[in-house]
Amino acid sequence: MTAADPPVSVSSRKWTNPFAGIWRRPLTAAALAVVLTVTVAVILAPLLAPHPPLAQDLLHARGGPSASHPLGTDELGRDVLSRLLYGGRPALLGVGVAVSVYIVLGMSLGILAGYLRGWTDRVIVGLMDVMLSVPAVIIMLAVLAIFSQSNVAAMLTLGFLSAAGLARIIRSSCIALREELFVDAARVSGLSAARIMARHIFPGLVGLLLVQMCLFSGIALMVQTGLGFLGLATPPPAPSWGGMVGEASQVMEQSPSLLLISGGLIGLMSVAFGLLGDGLRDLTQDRRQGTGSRSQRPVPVAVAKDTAEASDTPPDAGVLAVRDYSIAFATPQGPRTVVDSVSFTVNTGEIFGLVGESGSGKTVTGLSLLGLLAPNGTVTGGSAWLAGRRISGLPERDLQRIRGSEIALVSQEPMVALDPNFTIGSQLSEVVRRTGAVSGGKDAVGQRVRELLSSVHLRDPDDIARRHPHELSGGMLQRVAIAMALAGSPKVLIADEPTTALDVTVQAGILDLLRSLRDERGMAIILITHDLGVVADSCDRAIVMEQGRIVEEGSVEDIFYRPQHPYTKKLIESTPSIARTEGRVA
Ligand SMILES: Nc1ncnc2c1ncn2[C@@H]1O[C@H](COP(=O)(O)OP(=O)(O)OP(=O)(O)O)[C@@H](O)[C@H]1O
Repeated sequence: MTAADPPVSVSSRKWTNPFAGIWRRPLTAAALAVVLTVTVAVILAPLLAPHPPLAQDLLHARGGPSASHPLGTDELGRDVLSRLLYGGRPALLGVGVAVSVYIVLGMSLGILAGYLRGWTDRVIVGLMDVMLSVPAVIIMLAVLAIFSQSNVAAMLTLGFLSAAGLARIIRSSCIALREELFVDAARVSGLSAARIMARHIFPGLVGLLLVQMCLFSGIALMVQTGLGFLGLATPPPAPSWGGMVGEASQVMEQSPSLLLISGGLIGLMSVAFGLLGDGLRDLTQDRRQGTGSRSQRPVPVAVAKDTAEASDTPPDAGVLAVRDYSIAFATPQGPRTVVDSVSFTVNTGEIFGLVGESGSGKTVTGLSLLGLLAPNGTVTGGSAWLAGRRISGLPERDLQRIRGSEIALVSQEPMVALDPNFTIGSQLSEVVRRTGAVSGGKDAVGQRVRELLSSVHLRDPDDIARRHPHELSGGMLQRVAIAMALAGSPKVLIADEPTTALDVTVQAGILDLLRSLRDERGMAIILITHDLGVVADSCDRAIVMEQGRIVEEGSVEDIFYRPQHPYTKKLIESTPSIARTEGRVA
């Protein structure tokens, strides 16, 4: 990525249907079907019920299933199916009321606290603590004592008191979301806090809300039917699922099927809500890991046979040799080759430029050498060799061993390498210990950390070691990141646009530093850049890449004074400082 890349904006983030791909999960799909079927049937009760729910027929009391009574009759001869259909109305109404309050209140409090922070956060967190400390069942009973047998009042209370739990979950997710680049971009573009919350934060929480909604629906259903069972809501003879369980339990010995039917339906619905919530959570996770719905799933990349079996004879030149190297990404549209049969050799003690415009494949080439391609990327052909050892195709365990100690990376954004929670000293010490560069105790490690900080020309290493990353400037941070990369004394250092995020004078300092490190340590540096000025200034040799292929390779003098490829000439012409200085691009 270059600094020119626009920040990701929410409007450019595709809306993803939380239910997309549900049909690939039979259990989740079945749970959704159960919830929808029962809900629709309950809503259509007046049309579907074969009898009025209160109509008694004592001559046919406790009758078994028949054409006129598909689920039989109860002890007063009332049609069980009709009572189940009508009885679902208070149950689902209660669930709907509780869930609505739970979602609206929990979400609003969570987003306000998580996004606005400060005193709003403190007040809301205090309120949440109070709500969570109140015993919900006792308050519900008190409410029912005031609003006698009011299903709605009881379920409103349940939703209100439970909302604090949801608010906590939403607040945590919101705190993470507000640090995302697209939220920063929205803030910078002057959007109001309300608009950012509604347009940029809320869409990111929909999946989580749906999961919580399903899980809470199951709880609300159990509470509602419990109240019905106790006769505290929906007074008899009006049908309710809980009331039907209560009535059936009194004639359990004579007609066990009555209990089985009413209790079974409540159990089925409650399990369906739980399974639906779990399934939606898994679907959301799959989507995050890029294994979502079939239409979004990347088509896998085929690895050429000769990659796995490529020659075991190391190329005889260079500390790093790359031969016929190809990389492809699996995308929903099919495999996409982004690096195509590139070959180059980097010698000890040289700075080697990998230059080309954005998207030409420079970064993925560098990352693949460290085994750090994104999960959908694969080296599809060729081989890479480091100091005579083949590194392409190495298992992750072996790659971990060479990363940092034989080949290291410095990226454009130094904060990628640094954790804001720890001091520079502790982070460097950890790397020194991990790379095994120092044998000895705390003092030896501390000494090595000071040496590393001095080697990247940072004055007062002790002071720097005590500071946290946010206390350093961009240039200082980049020097610390370079020091970190040097900790294992790698043979090859890959520097990916190391100066792009810095201003011009700081850029010059970092390039000077890389040159002096090369001179002092004799290591090879691969400098990835889109800036021909940087190549002219720092590199010994370079390759020019266009759309994943090498179009030009040679010494820096050859590339600038005798460019062969039209693309190189165009690149030189589009770099004003060089075009002006050289003035003789053919
Ligand atoms: N995970 C990925 N899935 C699909 N395509 C990818 C992925 N990562 C990179 N690419 C594609 O690979 C190509 C090369 O990307 P790369 O990051 O190497 O470009 P670059 O030359 O370093 O440019 P820049 O400096 O802008 O990053 C680009 O077309 C990019 O879209």
